[in-house]
Amino acid sequence: MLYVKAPAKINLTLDVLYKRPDNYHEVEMIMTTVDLADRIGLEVRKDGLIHINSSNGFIPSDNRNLAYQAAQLIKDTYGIQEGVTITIDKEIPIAAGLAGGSSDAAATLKGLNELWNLNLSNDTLAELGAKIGSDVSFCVYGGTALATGRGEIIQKLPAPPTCWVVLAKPKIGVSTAQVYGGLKIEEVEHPNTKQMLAAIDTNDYDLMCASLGNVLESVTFKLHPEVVMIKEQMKRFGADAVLMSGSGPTVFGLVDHESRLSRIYNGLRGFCDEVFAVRLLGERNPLA
Ligand SMILES: C[C@@](CO)(OP(=O)(O)O)[C@H](O)COP(=O)(O)OP(=O)(O)OC[C@H]1O[C@@H](n2ccc(N)nc2=O)[C@H](O)[C@@H]1O
Ligand SMILES: Nc1ncnc2c1ncn2[C@@H]1O[C@H](COP(=O)(O)OP(=O)(O)O)[C@@H](O)[C@H]1O
Repeated sequence: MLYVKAPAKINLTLDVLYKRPDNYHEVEMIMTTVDLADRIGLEVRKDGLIHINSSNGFIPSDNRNLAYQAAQLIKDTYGIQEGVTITIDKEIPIAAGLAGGSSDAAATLKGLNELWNLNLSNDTLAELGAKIGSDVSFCVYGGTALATGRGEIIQKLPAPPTCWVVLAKPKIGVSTAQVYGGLKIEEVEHPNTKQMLAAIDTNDYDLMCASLGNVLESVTFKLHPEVVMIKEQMKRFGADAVLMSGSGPTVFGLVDHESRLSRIYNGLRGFCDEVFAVRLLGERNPLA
């Protein structure tokens, strides 16, 4: 069995520029992976079938599963006769704005590339991934990146300033399509993407905190007012800056000192079942 780690992402910025004729939205977002991950196990099977194995009853086990779609795409594109059993140990909350399904798909692409000796580059895997979903390309590379287009055009960035991240997911799932559909672009306050790029470039934690922004908050806050409450609580418990990730409903808070982490973590546990204290992946100044 080959195991591949499938980490969650958060959006440090998420801007929508306009709605495209193909009904997707042209975005500009800065994403980074965090140390909260699903584990994907891959085992070749001779009968040619794709089989999903997961103890989590809330994800589909048929071709609606994004990891299934990734395996099918590799098989079809490269004429692979063998099948695969995909075991998904789910840690990332589902329909949370953390790209759990997309990351499972990306990990499946990377793992099958190895198992079937295809020698495909990350660029090729990312191109394949874009056929499955807009966030899959980013998940193939991981780390930190500026994503444009519908999210599939990836420019790698240096790691952001080192910090801790508290993730809190209220007990609701959010439909990404519904949130994009409810967006009124002319009414939103756009994040300052250039300023976030400068914060990352100069390793400026305070500037990073000041530059967080997500236009989709306006939509999800109206649909689910409890997300606003979680954001306020996180701030009150001592986070330096807070933002909703992706289409939500997960809210994340940043702190640069571990000493303040437990107060925020424990405080949030009173409001949400799913709370995590994690680090960014690929830090540039690893903490001792
Ligand atoms: C909002 C974001 C931010 O990172 O993440 P999540 O909240 O899902 O994690 C992404 O843009 C989500 O990407 P992903 O979840 O892969 O979306 P897709 O499967 O490609 O699309 C789902 C639906 O969202 C809408 N959509 C998605 C991407 C985009 N740029 N414009 C859109 O309008 C479309 O209605 C599409 O049918
Ligand atoms: N491997 C998977 N893990 C999680 N969800 C999946 C997976 N495959 C398909 N899905 C479906 O994708 C939808 C979005 O899930 P997810 O990727 O967790 O959230 P988000 O798009 O908000 O980051 C869910 O409704 C779920 O049914």
